[in-house]
Amino acid sequence: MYDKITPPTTGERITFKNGEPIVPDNPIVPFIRGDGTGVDIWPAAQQVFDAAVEAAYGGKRKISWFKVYAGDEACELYGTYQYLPQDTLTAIKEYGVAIKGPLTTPIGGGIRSLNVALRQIFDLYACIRPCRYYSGTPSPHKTPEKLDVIIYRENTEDIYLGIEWREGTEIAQKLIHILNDDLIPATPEHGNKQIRLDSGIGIKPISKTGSQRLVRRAIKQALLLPKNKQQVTLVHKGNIMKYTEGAFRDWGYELATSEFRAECVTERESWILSNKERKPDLSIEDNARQIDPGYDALTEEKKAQVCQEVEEVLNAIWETHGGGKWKDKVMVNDRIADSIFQQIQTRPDEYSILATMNLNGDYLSDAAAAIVGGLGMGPGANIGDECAIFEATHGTAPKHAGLDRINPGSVILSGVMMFEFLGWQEAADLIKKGIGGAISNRQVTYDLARLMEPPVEPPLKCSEFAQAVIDRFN
Ligand SMILES: NC(=O)C1=CN([C@@H]2O[C@H](COP(=O)(O)OP(=O)(O)OC[C@H]3O[C@@H](n4cnc5c(N)ncnc54)[C@H](OP(=O)(O)O)[C@@H]3O)[C@@H](O)[C@H]2O)C=CC1
Ligand SMILES: O=C(O)CCC(=O)C(=O)O
Ligand SMILES: [Mg+2]
Repeated sequence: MYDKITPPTTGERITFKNGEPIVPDNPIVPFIRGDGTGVDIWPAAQQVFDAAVEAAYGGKRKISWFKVYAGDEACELYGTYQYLPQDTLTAIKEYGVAIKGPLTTPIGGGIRSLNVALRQIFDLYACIRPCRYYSGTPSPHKTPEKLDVIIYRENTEDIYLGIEWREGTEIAQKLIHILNDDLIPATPEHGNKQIRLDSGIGIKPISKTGSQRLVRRAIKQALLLPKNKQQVTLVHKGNIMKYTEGAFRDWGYELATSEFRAECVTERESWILSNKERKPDLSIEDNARQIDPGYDALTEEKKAQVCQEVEEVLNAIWETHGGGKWKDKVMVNDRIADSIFQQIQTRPDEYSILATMNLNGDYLSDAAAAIVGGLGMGPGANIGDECAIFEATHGTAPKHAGLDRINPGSVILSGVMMFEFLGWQEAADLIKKGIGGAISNRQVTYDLARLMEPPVEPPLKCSEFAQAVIDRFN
């Protein structure tokens, strides 16, 4: 079955039923060490994982690690250009849950992202990246503890699908001509726009299927959160890209108000309901005036639309959601992408789950991680219905590779997510305690050390931080 690797002789497979993992006490978990700082981070993280499982379960549970290869390490074992060998794919498919270090993607040419390929091959459609503050972590932000969000990023489509053509190639030229000569003129809303002949062309597909299965997961997650965090914000640039980003928003609302009708309220619905609650005899038009402050300046047609919206909402959900009942529902709202970048800084505590398309979520997860301490504190998970791969938000950080100095925190916290996914909460809790303990005692790697007041000198090495986390389990 395998060409160059051998699974551990002890341990069992994790299987999936209805999207949920069924986990034996001794699961086999494939891991990819990763390129660049993967050489430093992985051994440190694995040491923490094993120590946490041992401390939590005293030998009753154990992970059998299965080393699989991708990136530069794979080329060394399997030969030139063998960046993602079949053995690795077979192992991940067979064992269902894997964890990985970062993998390099060259810029402007060369191979396409191995990280993205893994997400696409295993249909890991939800990239989940929590950004939560650990007490004592230095931050460039004044109140980082107010940010406690989980980014739910669509992981399989958008510009990230990687369908694009280089400038000057035959297909790029052909596409530009078809667009300029046929398709754009046939679409009156595009006026007389034209694409420059020396353009590269990329395709940005956003599907209803992809959008709704992501938002479905986000809403289900919101339902598990404390009441004050039961909120999903649809992030989009729908004012500019109406049929991709705007459609993502619309499909999100559509799902929330159909499949989750009993559990959700939209922000605009909540305004309409609360207006009527405050003043039961409020007219439809006055209600419309209150939800759209510019109402009186609208055209008659637009005014009629807002009034219709108010009427439809009251008819549809006053009974079920009115009289304050909406306050116990998951609040679904939306924010334009550029605005959410400032909102998480200026009003961090107003957000909980941010549901995004692929590229927006990529940008936003690095930005949000920066608020809570930087990329050394940004874990992640790629989840599908039959497979899950855990990995940090950051990349290979090549300038720090092999120096035993990088912060392994993000991969360690990705392991916390993995343990929570497996239902091994005790191991997850020990690691969180260990990380919190180490940081609050100023036992930190260079990235956090330089931000602390006064700076920590000398900072811990990557391997020393792992040991400090383990030492703080008790
Ligand atoms: N999932 C994946 O495997 C990903 C892979 N990549 C790939 O990684 C490569 C390098 O990308 P690059 O743009 O440099 O981004 P990186 O995320 O690798 O690193 C950028 C900077 O972020 C900081 N940083 C990153 N990781 C850590 C950490 N663990 N602890 C502390 N600080 C950290 C460092 O800042 P400083 O030096 O200031 O301390 C580092 O120089 C590219 O090939 C890219 O495609 C990128 C993202 C995800
Ligand atoms: O795959 C890559 O090289 C980059 C991916 C990335 O930045 C991400 O998924 O956050
Ligand atoms: Mg990224």
